[in-house]
Amino acid sequence: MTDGVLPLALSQGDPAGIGPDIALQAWLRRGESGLPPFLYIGDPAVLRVRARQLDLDVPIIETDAPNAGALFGDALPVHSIPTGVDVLAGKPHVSNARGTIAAIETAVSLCLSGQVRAVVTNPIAKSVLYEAGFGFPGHTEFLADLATRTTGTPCMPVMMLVGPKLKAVPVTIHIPIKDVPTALTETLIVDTCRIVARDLGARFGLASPRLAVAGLNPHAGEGGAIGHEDDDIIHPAIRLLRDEGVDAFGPLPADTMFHDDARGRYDVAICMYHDQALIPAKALGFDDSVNVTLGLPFIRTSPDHGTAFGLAGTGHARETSLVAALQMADRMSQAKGVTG
Ligand SMILES: NC(=O)C1=CN([C@@H]2O[C@H](COP(=O)(O)OP(=O)(O)OC[C@H]3O[C@@H](n4cnc5c(N)ncnc54)[C@H](O)[C@@H]3O)[C@@H](O)[C@H]2O)C=CC1
Ligand SMILES: NCC(=O)COP(=O)(O)O
Repeated sequence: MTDGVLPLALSQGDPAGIGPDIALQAWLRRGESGLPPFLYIGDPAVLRVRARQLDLDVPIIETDAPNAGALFGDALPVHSIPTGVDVLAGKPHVSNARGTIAAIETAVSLCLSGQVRAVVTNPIAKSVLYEAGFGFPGHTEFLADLATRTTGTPCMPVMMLVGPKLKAVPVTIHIPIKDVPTALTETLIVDTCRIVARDLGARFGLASPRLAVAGLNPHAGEGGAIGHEDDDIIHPAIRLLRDEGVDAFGPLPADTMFHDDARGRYDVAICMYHDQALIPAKALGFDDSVNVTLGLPFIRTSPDHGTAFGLAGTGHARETSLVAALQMADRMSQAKGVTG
């Protein structure tokens, strides 16, 4: 029975990518996956064309958030945002950017006004949006800006990849590797870890999460011989966090903190840059890991993968990570928070 249940919002992502494919496939698996109702925010015409292309029998119904739950069992409910251009599967184009951005904005607005429980985002192609003048590195930063502008309260977004084998947080996110040492400050590490510790309690039921903090340099600097940031920035941040009662430890050499035994000693790996976190996360669970944004005044999850343009419209895109993202948003929105 889904009538009366607030749906999740699923933004279409780049309509030329695999977002429409995996949304259709996820809806078809709604029963076996125990999926809560979700409202697709995007272009229904693109969905219909993609369903035909993939030979999927998915009734699509244009509706709004209050009616989505009741309709979900029989059709994929869509809050219509027409793209206004011909979208070709696998052929990214700058003219798709407007619809991609509008879908994210609408999903956030529905969530902040209490009409949906959480925002789940399908992948965007960052370079396509940049070409259209989009001023944010990715969803993570854009969502924080939308939340800040809507609520008037500044927020700091924190990216966390969550899979069955690993939770990993990159402290710096979408910046060039050459800029990482400058961007990495004691304050940034402390603020990130505080948000992680708080939200793992509030959203994941982990009262006193163990935060394993990675070093930046090989061997965590080898006592200062291979770089100074580990001793000068990361270590003081950990000391401050521990004084506050956060169970953070390190800095650990990053190359030896992701094997099976090591992962058993912590709940979340705090990493210093994007690939330090996302390489182990995707290597250990590409098909079922979820990208979660902490620190926002609403719940946001996403599949861990990108637009995979080469797979759009082929039937070879797996919907597993999107299904995991929908299930996680559902669980997070029902979580009973705990504090350490
Ligand atoms: N949350 C988001 O919006 C994300 C967006 N991106 C964007 O996606 C675009 C493409 O990035 P790539 O580095 O090529 O990563 P990608 O994740 O799109 O593809 C990497 C590889 O994995 C395969 N793959 C991806 N998703 C799959 C699925 N569901 N089933 C089966 N195979 C799958 C692809 O075919 C490709 O071989 C970029 O513009 C990037 O900015 C990347 C990651 C996350
Ligand atoms: N590599 C992860 C990624 O690019 C996702 O970023 P976002 O769009 O969720 O900010």
